[in-house]
Amino acid sequence: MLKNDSDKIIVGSEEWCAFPALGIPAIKARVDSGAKTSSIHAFNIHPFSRGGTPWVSFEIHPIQKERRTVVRCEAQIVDRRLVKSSTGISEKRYVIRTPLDFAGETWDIELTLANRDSMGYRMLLGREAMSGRMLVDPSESHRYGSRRTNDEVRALYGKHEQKSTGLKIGVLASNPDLYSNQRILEAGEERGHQMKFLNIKHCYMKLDAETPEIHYRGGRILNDLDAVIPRIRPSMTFYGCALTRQFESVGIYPLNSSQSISMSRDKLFSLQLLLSSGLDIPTTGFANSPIDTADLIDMVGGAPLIVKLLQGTQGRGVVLAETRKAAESVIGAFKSLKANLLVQEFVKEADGKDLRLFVIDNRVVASMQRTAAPGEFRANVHQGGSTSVIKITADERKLAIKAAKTLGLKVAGVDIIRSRKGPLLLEVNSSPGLEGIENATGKDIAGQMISAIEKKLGWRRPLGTMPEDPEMLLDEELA
Ligand SMILES: Nc1ncnc2c1ncn2[C@@H]1O[C@H](COP(=O)(O)OP(=O)(O)OP(=O)(O)O)[C@@H](O)[C@H]1O
Ligand SMILES: [Mg+2]
Ligand SMILES: [Mg+2]
Repeated sequence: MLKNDSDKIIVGSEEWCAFPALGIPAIKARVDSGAKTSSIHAFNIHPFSRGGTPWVSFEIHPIQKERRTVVRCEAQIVDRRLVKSSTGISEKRYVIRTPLDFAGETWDIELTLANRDSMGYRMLLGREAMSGRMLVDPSESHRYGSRRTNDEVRALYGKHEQKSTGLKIGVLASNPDLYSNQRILEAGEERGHQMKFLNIKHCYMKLDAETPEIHYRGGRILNDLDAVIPRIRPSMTFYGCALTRQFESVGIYPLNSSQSISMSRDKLFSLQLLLSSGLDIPTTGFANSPIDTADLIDMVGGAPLIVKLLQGTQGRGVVLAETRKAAESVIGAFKSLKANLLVQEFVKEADGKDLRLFVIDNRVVASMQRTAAPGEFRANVHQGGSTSVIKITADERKLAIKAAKTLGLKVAGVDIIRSRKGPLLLEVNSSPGLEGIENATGKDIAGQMISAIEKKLGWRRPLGTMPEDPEMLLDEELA
């Protein structure tokens, strides 16, 4: 029912709202008449069916700048809508309808479930929800419900607080400051798990039939973890895989298995495997001695061709030889350094572009295109390449999923180039970086990695419960 202006509620720029049906007694909303629909910052968003109607379960951190308080909610889905976020990236969001308690009145509003924090506010109150009921006085705030400290708000949640234990998850890596590792730790904590950064170099193990163990610098035994996320840099492959194997042997779930990581790190072996499961790659030649260089070059169709060092990464060690002469001298030079190399047909029509498809649990969760800097054929970001979002074809999707499956990787970064013959597989990475893909697509990839572990271990936060205090664990940080 529409009200006269004199009956309308005057609201400030920030106000406390409550959503009784979602179990949210207090959440601070940014009043934003510039936004049409109201939104709430949610994560672990999973649609499901209840009695034939579409529902969604999700979790929220109702308190600003704190992740200890988590509420799991369920609601019926009323719509899925393309919403453009403040960063300009459009995403499909679920829309729910739920009663809002505000200033002593209750009415139904629509809320979109946003998966990224907008300006630090957990909620935006948009104009649709206010229409006909509210007037905004932007110079004021908290006209209904006084300013509250986080402790006071937490106490409101404390009333129905139950402890539920999150998983204990180790991030097995080398550099805790790396964007990817930071994001994985953050995403796990956000979901109420106890995250530990484990420096590969600080782990050691006891091989024993009865009591196999993994220890950490200082002597702590790591056998009580539920899962580990191996993020092994190429130079640590050997030891990192041995450790991952040890975690497996004591029943700790690795998000990528030791076997799949070592297979994917062996470029030749993985190309052979990928070919044998019917996937297309650029024609590739490999030899151990330089005697038949001329024939090797002919094998891949002559110059121009690509020469790759087997242990290269980030585009270093990938050379384009434009002429036969150049190819002969590059191959000769690499051989004299006793470097393992392969030669490959140059896919010219790829035009300095490649695709990175991020696969988690047999699904492509994000994809981007990388475009080489002018005058460069390597699209690697480390070689000055730039990223953009791209729509992939069904064939490309299938290729990526099959590639990850062939190598047994739960999490994989699959690199593809577009050729005249269709998509060709370049390589499969077992520790794909998150920074480029999260920034290009705005997606919470780290969160999806954590969800894959939750799913595998059958872990689900019970409705209306809270995780244990993850900060407790940070205090006794090991690294
Ligand atoms: N056969 C090819 N034809 C055309 N361009 C290629 C070919 N192989 C590689 N490239 C370009 O060079 C870039 C680097 O090659 P590749 O991914 O094989 O090695 P790398 O990036 O050094 O390895 P890693 O991704 O493991 O770090 C690719 O992203 C692609 O843009
Ligand atoms: Mg690459
Ligand atoms: Mg690689």
